[in-house]
Amino acid sequence: MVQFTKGHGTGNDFVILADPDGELPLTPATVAALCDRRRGIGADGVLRVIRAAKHPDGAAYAAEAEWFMDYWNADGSIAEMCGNGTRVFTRYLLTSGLAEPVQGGLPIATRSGVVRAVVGPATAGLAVVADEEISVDLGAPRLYGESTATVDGLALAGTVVDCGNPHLVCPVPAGVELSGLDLTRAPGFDPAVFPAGVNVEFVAPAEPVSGTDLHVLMRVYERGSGETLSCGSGAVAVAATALRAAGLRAGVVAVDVPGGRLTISVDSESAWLGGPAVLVAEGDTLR
Ligand SMILES: N[C@@H](CCC[C@H](N)C(=O)O)C(=O)O
Repeated sequence: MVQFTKGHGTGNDFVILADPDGELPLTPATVAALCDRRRGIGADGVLRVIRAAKHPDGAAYAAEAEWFMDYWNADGSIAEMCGNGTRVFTRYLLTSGLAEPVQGGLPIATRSGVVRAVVGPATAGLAVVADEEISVDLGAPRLYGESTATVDGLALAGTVVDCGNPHLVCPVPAGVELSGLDLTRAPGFDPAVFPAGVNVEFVAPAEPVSGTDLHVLMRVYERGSGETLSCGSGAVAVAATALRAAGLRAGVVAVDVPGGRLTISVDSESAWLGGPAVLVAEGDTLR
């Protein structure tokens, strides 16, 4: 029997397992069973809450961050980063009393380094604001060359972006409906560019939203989880790509995903990802 909490950020949902001292024998098969939407609890991934010092991938960060987000995709694979995961992880730490808000941002260790989380919207920067939103600075995304994804028999050119984990951001050409793309199957990609797989974002322009510089629509096919309602690191990759296409070095981008709206504030050093992060249930597995 294992105690769990269920939470989500704009519909990107997670089973959260508190395992402060690393005593849970978590395996790919256990994670896949927990995430199964018919035979398990159902989720896009698992967030194990473990002290950084107690996990081999977190120990190097233990002096900087007490807690390590041990993130697993729904298929049992692990990933370096999960933007929405860090926001929901932070909500869990604050709600459970394992951590308190820290001026300058609560440090969270991930496989891609330490990120900082604040309560409040992305545009509040480092201010600690009482708010439903949680924002995390994932650091400036790195944009590389171009590559191609194939979906529905279409080859779509995209930008390669590293947000700690790999992304390919593909604008949808005029005449192709974003909502019409078949994402029930994995898009094709170039394994020479993405030897460890890739998260593929599909993007279309949207009407301006007040308080932001740009507004786009996004759907995503996530490595290890399939199509999800939201992907935070993907939204950061999309925001950075959209700003560059608009000739801007910094700005605020609203990214609408099927599960809601994420707001990303990007400059040369940071990318604050903001949006709702909520816990919805607690329980025990029966085995
Ligand atoms: N949904 C996440 C990303 C989760 C990891 C991804 N599937 C990968 O394998 O890199 C997010 O919010 O960033």
